[in-house]
Amino acid sequence: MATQNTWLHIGLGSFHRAHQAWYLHRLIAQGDARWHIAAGNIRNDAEHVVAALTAQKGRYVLETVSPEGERVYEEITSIQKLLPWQADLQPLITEGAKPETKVIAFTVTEGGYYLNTTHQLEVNNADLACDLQGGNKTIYGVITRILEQRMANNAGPLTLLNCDNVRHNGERFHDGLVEFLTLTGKQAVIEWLKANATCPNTMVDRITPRPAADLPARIKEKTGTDDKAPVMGETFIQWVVEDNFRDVRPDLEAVGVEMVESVIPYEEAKIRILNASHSCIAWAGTLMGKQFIHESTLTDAIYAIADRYVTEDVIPSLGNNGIDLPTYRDVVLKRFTNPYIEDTNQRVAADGFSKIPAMITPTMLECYQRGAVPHATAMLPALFFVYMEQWHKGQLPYEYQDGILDADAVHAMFNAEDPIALFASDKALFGELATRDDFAALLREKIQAVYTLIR
Ligand SMILES: NC(=O)c1ccc[n+]([C@@H]2O[C@H](COP(=O)([O-])OP(=O)(O)OC[C@H]3O[C@@H](n4cnc5c(N)ncnc54)[C@H](O)[C@@H]3O)[C@@H](O)[C@H]2O)c1
Ligand SMILES: OC[C@@H](O)C(O)[C@H](O)CO
Repeated sequence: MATQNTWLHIGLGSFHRAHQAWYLHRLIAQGDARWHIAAGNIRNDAEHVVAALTAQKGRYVLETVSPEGERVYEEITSIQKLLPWQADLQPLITEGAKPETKVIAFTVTEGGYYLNTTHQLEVNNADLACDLQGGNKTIYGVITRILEQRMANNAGPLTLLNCDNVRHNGERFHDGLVEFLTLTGKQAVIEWLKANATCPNTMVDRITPRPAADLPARIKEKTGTDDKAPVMGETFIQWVVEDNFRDVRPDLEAVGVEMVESVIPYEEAKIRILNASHSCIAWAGTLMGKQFIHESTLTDAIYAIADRYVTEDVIPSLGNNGIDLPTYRDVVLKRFTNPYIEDTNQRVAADGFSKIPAMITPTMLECYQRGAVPHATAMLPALFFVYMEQWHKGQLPYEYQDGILDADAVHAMFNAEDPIALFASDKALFGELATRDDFAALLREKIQAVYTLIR
């Protein structure tokens, strides 16, 4: 009888179910039943999904669709244990502290790491402040409690695997956790972590929209299954993982995962070319009255902004990193034009306050460092500025979602005499650029260009 190792996943969103759960499902489908997933949430924001999945014994249908409209349906079988949400998160903690749990992975969004531009914890954030006092609202608070329980149970080593779109995601999480443990005086946990856990970096990729309202009906029609919690994503999928697991791991290579020594070239290309362009298109598309990513990308003026940003600023920044970057750019922009996935500008526009410092500011800094002015990249924060101005005026056509939005501060900025000067001097967004004499003028010029674009 094969051993059943547990892969605990925290953050049971659509992406986990279309990506990591798919890979582990493929292993099971190939006859390797050594791993299963147990999954749950830190936030009580998906009660109906957890209830539906529990009733379906963790199974659900994944629909994938290519840019040509070819749809494939697959029942995913890897999530075999649903952990009900409880205010004290005890089900997650108990599962994480079991010796058979060898990997704890998580997708808690970019905003879920509460890091500033110098990668330190935003300790004034209300959720983080709560966890620094012993609460359970963030990944740091929960993992700390799991590790303490593992130490008490003598449960052995494990791998902590960040699967969010965060640059150097394993390192950033590790450093955030160590800072959290230091601030809470948990030196013994820091020592245990050093000896017993690794945090490999990963690059994850599959565009996974929020499931559309008509998805259950289409799945019923095509497969006959009455699924209350289906997901859908694009056909494209990629997962690059640093091969640095602390204990056993699934045979991920057998299902197409790229196990590498360093993910840096892959993640730099993905985060700057895919994610930053995606946000740019979502902010611009919203400002131009579009609902979906594909229609925004197919708007010539928007396509040109994204294409120029990658071509003029990102590709020279990344240099020759072993990836054919012009081809990567073209493939990514083509993926964005897939009309069948109906990905919304609302989903992709989210978390701007985390994405600008992590995904966009580094390119501007590197342009200046090589003596160039980041004209093309500066359009991205300029779009975000005008987008937030519309949010401030209550003119966005949907709710803007951002894990670290400080609503009072944003309203105060737009009520001030010179909002652009305040925006440009925001160190949390722009780091050392915030003190450059010429940076506000650059943003002012690009913000004018955005007003012209959307007039
Ligand atoms: N959807 C995609 O196309 C895609 C692709 C690659 C990577 N990702 C990564 O996965 C993340 C989640 O995407 P999704 O599509 O599953 O979104 P989703 O909205 O379906 O799920 C978000 C999950 O994160 C949890 N969460 C949100 N904020 C949190 C916080 N501050 N602390 C703890 N948990 C929190 C929610 O409870 C939920 O489980 C993205 O933010 C991104 O980093 C998504
Ligand atoms: O840019 C938004 C992301 O969620 C994106 O859909 C994803 O990173 C694609 O892999």
